[in-house]
Amino acid sequence: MIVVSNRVSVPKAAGAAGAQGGLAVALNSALREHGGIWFGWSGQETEEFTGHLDMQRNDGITTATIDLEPQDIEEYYNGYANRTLWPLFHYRIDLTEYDRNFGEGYERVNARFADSVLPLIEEEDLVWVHDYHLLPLGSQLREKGVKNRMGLFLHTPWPPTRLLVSLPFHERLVASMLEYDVLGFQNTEWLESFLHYVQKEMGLKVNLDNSIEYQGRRVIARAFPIGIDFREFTEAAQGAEAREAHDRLKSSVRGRKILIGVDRLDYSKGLGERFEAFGRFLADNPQDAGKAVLLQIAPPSRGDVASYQQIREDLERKTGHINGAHADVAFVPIRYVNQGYPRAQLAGFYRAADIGLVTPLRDGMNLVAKEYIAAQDPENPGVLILSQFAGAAHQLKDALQVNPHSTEHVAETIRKALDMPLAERRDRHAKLLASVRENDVQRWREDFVKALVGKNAVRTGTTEHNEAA
Ligand SMILES: O=P(O)(O)OC[C@H]1O[C@H](O[C@H]2O[C@H](CO)[C@@H](O)[C@H](O)[C@H]2O)[C@H](O)[C@@H](O)[C@@H]1O
Ligand SMILES: O=c1ccn([C@@H]2O[C@H](COP(=O)(O)OP(=O)(O)O)[C@@H](O)[C@H]2O)c(=O)[nH]1
Repeated sequence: MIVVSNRVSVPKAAGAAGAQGGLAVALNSALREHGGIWFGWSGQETEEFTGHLDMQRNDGITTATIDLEPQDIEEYYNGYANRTLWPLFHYRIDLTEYDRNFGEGYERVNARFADSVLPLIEEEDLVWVHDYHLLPLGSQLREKGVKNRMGLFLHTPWPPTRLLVSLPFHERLVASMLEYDVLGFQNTEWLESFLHYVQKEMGLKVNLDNSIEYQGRRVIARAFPIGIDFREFTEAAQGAEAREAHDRLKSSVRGRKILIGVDRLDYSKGLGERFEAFGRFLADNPQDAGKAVLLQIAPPSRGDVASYQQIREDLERKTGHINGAHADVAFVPIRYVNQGYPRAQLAGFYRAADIGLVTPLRDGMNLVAKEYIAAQDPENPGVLILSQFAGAAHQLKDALQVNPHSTEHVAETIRKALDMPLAERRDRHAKLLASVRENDVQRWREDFVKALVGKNAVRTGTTEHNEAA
């Protein structure tokens, strides 16, 4: 199998620094199980693009990476991927920038990816492409004569048609996606939006099994909800590193209740709204002032993009404001940490926390929600507060689901979670844990690969059944 994603996170480096971003985490474990080559950008720049492939083998995974020119990074990664598609796909047309150079850079880098990965593809190989950075890669490979089965999995939401049509050349972009054999989405909501677009804007026929008739071929479109590596994560959660992290956090709060958030510093994650809701909770519950701490871990992300610099400034201001209003000489209510942690340590922090606060405004899945559940002590579990707009909300129905835009609703739900009786916490957690365990990353990979090899053997009910469960 040839896996292609924008960035390749070489396992050793990722382990040391804490792989941030669910895609890297998921692909590391999927490749470790299935084998194959992971191709993409090294994350490094080069003065002039040479197409040189740096092949490495680490921790059972073979990676092949290329370096990109500064102009490529600016126009393709910072530009079209993260200033055009990312905000648009997260329903933020107010932040979406349309610039002809971005579009050209995006096409150019996709062509560079196609040229560079081409020699690695052998007959019978499956090609599995990931995410919004590489939507036209499949069609570029087809133009170069690649006949292999190729699939695309989109880790982000897919926007409603009414938003997507604001993108110049939207039809060309979607038509290029139809060169893949399989198109995977995180849930039925994004899948339905995609099918709506191809029917209404392109006049294509969609069959009862959701396959799309396109130029004499059938393109499979389906929901494949991504999961965590449950076994690996729960093992890490029981290890010494997790225990130390747990004890360190617990002893530092001196008996106070802990709320935890873990997110890349991204406007889609709803951090500002979350801080305001916690501030509202403190203001509405003066008897609890000084008794609850919000630990927000927020490693910086995409720092060259202005909207990400802006969110960082906003959060610093909000934290200062809320802490100024509710701190005393020996205590601050929000611990806002701009650094990443290895997942073994995160597991210990999650387990120490009474509440997992996962309140994105829009999120493809959100693996942190699943990790929080997996890390809990089943005898005395914490409570997950989950945004109804995270992809994970389609599966994690027993979380306390909230509208992250409503400060009052989130503040009241924090109160409810803190007051929840042990029996109800256990009951909700047991159901959530079953869903997280069953719908793990292995199942996601197996289901996608089965659809890709064309055996039509995706396990019965994978999506709707699990969403109902
Ligand atoms: O590579 P970066 O620009 O630093 O961004 C990190 C990743 O962010 C996004 O992750 C998404 O994938 C997760 C796993 O499927 C999903 O749970 C989450 O909701 C998504 O936001 C992005 O889509 C990836 O391409 C980036 O690698
Ligand atoms: O300090 C950190 C922060 C996050 N993560 C990991 O990054 C992933 C984030 O994935 P998610 O799907 O929640 O969001 P994304 O960042 O992909 O949008 C999760 O596996 C986290 O455990 C990490 O390893 N260290």
